[in-house]
Amino acid sequence: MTVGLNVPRSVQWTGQSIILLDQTKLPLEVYYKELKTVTEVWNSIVALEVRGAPAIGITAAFGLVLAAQAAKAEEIEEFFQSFNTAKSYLASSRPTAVNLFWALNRVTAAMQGALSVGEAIALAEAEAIAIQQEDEEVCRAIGEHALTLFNDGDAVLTICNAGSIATARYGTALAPFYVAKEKGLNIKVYASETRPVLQGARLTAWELQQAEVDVTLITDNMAASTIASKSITAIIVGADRIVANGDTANKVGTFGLAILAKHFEIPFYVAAPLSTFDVSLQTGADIVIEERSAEEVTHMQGVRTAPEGIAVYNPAFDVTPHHLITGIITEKGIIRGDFEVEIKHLFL
Ligand SMILES: CSC[C@H]1O[C@H](OP(=O)(O)O)[C@H](O)[C@@H]1O
Repeated sequence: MTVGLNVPRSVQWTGQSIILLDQTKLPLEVYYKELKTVTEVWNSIVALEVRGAPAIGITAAFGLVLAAQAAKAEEIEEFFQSFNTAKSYLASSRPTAVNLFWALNRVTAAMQGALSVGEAIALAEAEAIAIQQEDEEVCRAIGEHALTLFNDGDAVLTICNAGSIATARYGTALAPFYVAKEKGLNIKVYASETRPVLQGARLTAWELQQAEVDVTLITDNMAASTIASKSITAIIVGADRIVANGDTANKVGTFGLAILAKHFEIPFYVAAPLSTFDVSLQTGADIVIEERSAEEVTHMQGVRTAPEGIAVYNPAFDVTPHHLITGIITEKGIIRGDFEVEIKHLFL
């Protein structure tokens, strides 16, 4: 049985709309909403109704198809003017996950050379569908490669949600746990709750529980004592953007876990598809880190937990320097050592 498949897809294309699993409602409600316009797609990405680098890219790709279908232009030039406006709008939703831009550019590239509006729309839709289908295969491959790093009975710590609902299926950091379950192996997962949006508590805990994977929830400040007291053997995380030297942007809190891994002398792995690499940037200092609203920090489920008017710093991501990363697991295998050389070879 392919474990994890009982976890619902977060994004489904109907041919004229997107059926989205609204991740802000989880774990209390499995609620789907239908997106029919580019504006609705933009709002869902910004509001984290869909989140997770690959899932954002897939959703944005179908958002472009909605834009193409709505363009209603007779002339191809007028069509692409309208289309490119929609592409720029979708690109403005969130700045850090490179998958968003990779998917928008890939759909656009697929349409080049279209001789009619109808042909352009068909090419856009075919490419968006291909992106989603490929991502599922890619994540499965990441899971297979990642599983070679773990043994039955290991205890592994992760942060945020780099799971099935953050991708087309399986996830990246969580993929090895699904594959392990399929193979009858039991890896004990410790999921860090991941303040302030609680992707770990709300999404990873829920996802792995649905798949009957052994998962224990901890708060973020328990990481160090959990590694020490629960004999954590490794840490595995997802990524939003990996640059040419291997520096990696991921959910805020990841950098701290990498430092803990160094202290405890346990491996720290990043799991990500090639679509999460951005070799146009040389180091992590070049990555734009999204800063989100103060309310995400000062409120919990709408209830204020901090004083009115308090200053808030709310970066959604941080950057882990490559020297703290043991290996990067992609669909092509595991890269280690001189990441700059290894990454260059990945994109030759
Ligand atoms: C495979 S998901 C990758 C990545 O995206 C998440 O961020 P967000 O929940 O803000 O979209 C998190 O950093 C995951 O590790």
